[in-house]
Amino acid sequence: MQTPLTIAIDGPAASGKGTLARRLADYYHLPHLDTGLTYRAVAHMLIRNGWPLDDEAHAIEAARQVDLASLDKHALSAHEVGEAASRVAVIPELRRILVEKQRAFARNPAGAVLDGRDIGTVVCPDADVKLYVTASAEVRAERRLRDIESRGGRADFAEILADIVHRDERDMGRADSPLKPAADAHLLDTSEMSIEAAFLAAKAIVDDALAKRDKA
Ligand SMILES: Nc1ncnc2c1ncn2[C@@H]1O[C@H](COP(=O)(O)OP(=O)(O)O)[C@@H](O)[C@H]1O
Ligand SMILES: Nc1ccn([C@@H]2O[C@H](COP(=O)(O)OP(=O)(O)O)[C@@H](O)[C@H]2O)c(=O)n1
Repeated sequence: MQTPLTIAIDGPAASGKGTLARRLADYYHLPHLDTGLTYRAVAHMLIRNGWPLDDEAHAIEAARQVDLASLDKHALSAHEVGEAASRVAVIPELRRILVEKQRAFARNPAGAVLDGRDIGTVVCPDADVKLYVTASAEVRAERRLRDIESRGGRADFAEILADIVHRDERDMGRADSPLKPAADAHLLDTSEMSIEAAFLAAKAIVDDALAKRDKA
């Protein structure tokens, strides 16, 4: 049987980690989990039921109900849901429940690609390859704006930029599992890279790690 390959990808909002994770999963024939969707699903459930985002009991109940097989990317993709997700993501018990589900996904015999904020540090600390994907806040805001416009929505660049900066502060500043690169993560700044260039840079890092592993 083939040795499993686990790739952990972390980074701030709209850095391109999801796009990269999907490309790598495709290339190495691995299943992919966008863990942000699990936090978004909880936020979405709270919003839909009219419960406040700091209602810990309902948030924890919602986390228990999250089913990885039925995460609806389209319904969860709204910018506001991402913002709400980062507010519920500070609740430690909720994180514990979601991390358990994410780890179960990562135990796939062939390996997996997971992207999020704490994959290399908490969810898969033993991943074969860890990537920390960044880009300047301005570039990320521009990408998110184009995302929204491509779905027929309208948004203001300055507002999106302010949201992104604020979300970075919340995600990097929280007590439980803050966003930060794992000590052994490879940093990839995609500010001036096309999607293809980012993929090729990441693939080179993964292939190098695989070659070293095969030699060991
Ligand atoms: N290197 C890149 N250059 C230009 N656009 C990119 C790049 N990487 C991703 N994008 C685009 O930016 C947007 C956000 O990317 P996404 O992968 O969803 O980010 P994240 O998962 O980090 O929030 C998407 O529209 C995607 O197509
Ligand atoms: N592994 C993860 C993934 C997401 N999250 C939280 O969920 C929010 C939404 O994550 P996301 O990955 O869908 O957001 P984008 O980067 O796509 O905007 C983040 O801002 C984090 O607060 C987390 O805490 N841990």
